Amino acid sequence: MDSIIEVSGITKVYQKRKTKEKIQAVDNISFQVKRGEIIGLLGPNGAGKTTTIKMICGLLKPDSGQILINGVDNEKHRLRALTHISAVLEGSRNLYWRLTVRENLEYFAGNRGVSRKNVASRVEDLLQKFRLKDKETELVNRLSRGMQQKLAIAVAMLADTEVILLDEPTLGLDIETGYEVREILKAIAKEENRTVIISSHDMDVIQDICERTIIINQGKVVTDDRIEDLLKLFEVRSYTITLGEHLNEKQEHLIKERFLDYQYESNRIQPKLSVELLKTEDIYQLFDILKLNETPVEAIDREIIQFEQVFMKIVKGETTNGVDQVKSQSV
Ligand SMILES: Nc1ncnc2c1ncn2[C@@H]1O[C@H](COP(=O)(O)OP(=O)(O)OP(=O)(O)O)[C@@H](O)[C@H]1O
Repeated sequence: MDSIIEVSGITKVYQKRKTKEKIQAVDNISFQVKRGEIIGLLGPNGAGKTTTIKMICGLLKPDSGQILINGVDNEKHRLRALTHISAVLEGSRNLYWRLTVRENLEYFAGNRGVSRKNVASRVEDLLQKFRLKDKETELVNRLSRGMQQKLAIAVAMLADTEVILLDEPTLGLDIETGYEVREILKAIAKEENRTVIISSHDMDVIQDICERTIIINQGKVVTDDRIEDLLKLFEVRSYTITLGEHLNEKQEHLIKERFLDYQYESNRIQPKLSVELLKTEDIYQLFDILKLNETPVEAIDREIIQFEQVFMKIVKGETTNGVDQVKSQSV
């Protein structure tokens, strides 16, 4: 079987206790995840990422729809389906706060079916890998949030489950620990046969680690694509051109008419012109307009679209079709 996770039409509505107001957290979401894939579940605050993760790992029941883990329905055959999954949810809830780092790893190793003869080597291996060796006798409630998060991920790695779900793994971590966790996640992602689903609103984490991203907004999947394909799809090249002289009115009018996001800073000795192009070749149209008045070009700077901008465009509902095409008429 190709897909290890098949999510079909799941929905979830919450009802606020006091006001009875209904909130559609997840609205008919479907996607599939292949074995060994590293998926990023991306979306703004309140998009429905955590609710989706909780439904996959059986902590919440969908109101409708179905989730198959390795072909097994996670509602009808919960335990059998969930043997394939480890999850780290927000707030390091999978740890015992009054046990030490080592005791947690040893306890959960037994609990997750690591054979007695393998426990010591597995625990030692994870202490090294997660750089927790010098903290092994420390109680969990004395650890920093970053250390707790590393331990929570280490615990999730104990059993060789095929799927690891990580909900906001770098949220609230300082820059250094966030970087370290990201490096650990990259290493996990490279391990063969692990399927990893990471939910985050940190674009760098998703771009750095994941091959494919599912973008959720207001409970719906708005994009499900490879990150490099998304970047290509939204490739709009931004150019800033420093001019030796000011544009005349006709030139300004033509540029405004033909280019996306035109900006002209004329209140400087060397005026700056910024335009967005869909195709590199479109720059020649601009040169033609500059030639109309022999306007000298002093410098050209190019900025390639970042994943963060792609995300913002998708969440705002822009598609490549929605972006006005540069008009092809010649000057
Ligand atoms: N237990 C709950 N009761 C009522 N509403 C809830 C509950 N849990 C989540 N919600 C609401 O459901 C929506 C989706 O929440 P969810 O936590 O799944 O989003 P998220 O994408 O994980 O957001 P964030 O990035 O902020 O964690 C939000 O509007 C949230 O306020």
